[in-house]
Amino acid sequence: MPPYALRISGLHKVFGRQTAVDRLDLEVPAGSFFGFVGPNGAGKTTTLSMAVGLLRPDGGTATIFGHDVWREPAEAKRLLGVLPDGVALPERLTGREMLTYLGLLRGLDRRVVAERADELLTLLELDGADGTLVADYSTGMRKKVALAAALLHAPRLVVLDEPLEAVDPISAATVKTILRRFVEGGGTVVFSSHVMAVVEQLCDHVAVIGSGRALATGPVSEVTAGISLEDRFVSLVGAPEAASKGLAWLAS
Ligand SMILES: Nc1ncnc2c1ncn2[C@@H]1O[C@H](COP(=O)(O)OP(=O)(O)OP(=O)(O)O)[C@@H](O)[C@H]1O
Repeated sequence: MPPYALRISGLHKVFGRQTAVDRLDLEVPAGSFFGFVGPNGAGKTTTLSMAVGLLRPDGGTATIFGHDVWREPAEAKRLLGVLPDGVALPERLTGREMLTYLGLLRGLDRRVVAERADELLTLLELDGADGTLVADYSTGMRKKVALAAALLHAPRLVVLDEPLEAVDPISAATVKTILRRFVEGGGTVVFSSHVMAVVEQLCDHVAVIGSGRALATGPVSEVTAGISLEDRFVSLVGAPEAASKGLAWLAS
């Protein structure tokens, strides 16, 4: 196995006049729990979308366990599970039908798909919504069923864009346990989050990005260097002073 689950090299994306990702280099060690953080608009979703083969970069490469995601998509995607941002799902299927469909599409045996779908739906407390179409799921339920779809084929790397957003605390605890067990079993997790406490709690590695560039990356203890991740984040990104001024009308 190569030492890196994901290797991003010179990844670049421009939208009109906006450079979303600026020749970004990043290495995610195999077996790591890797947090990807940055302010709104920093380029996290754009980076992750390019890294997993959902958005074509203007330049640079992304390799998954040594397989170029654009040149060897079949090999790379066999090892990869993705929870994308925005989550376009097959709306007219129930959660179970969706997992069955995606599992069979992945080439899994029907019996294996049924067993795994059952286990995931129960763990994520979606089994009670068996007759409900995905179109009628809540935001949190959509996140959970999309996470189940990302894990179904037992990938070696999962890339999750804000997996805990809108997920209730009980389900969030379950998701964290599932992901921890996945990493203990040799899997690699990359996930983006705005919640620094969650990243500090779960991750052993972190990358802080701003304006499409890596501001700091490495083991969490090295990046934080004795202060909280939140304080390090603010010192790297720079908190705007404007919030403490103005808005006098709000205090009236
Ligand atoms: N399809 C698009 N067309 C034009 N601009 C885009 C597009 N997607 C992203 N951008 C721009 O690229 C920049 C990076 O956006 P991106 O969504 O990657 O940031 P992010 O770090 O995921 O933000 P957030 O934390 O708010 O989700 C932003 O300035 C955004 O406006």
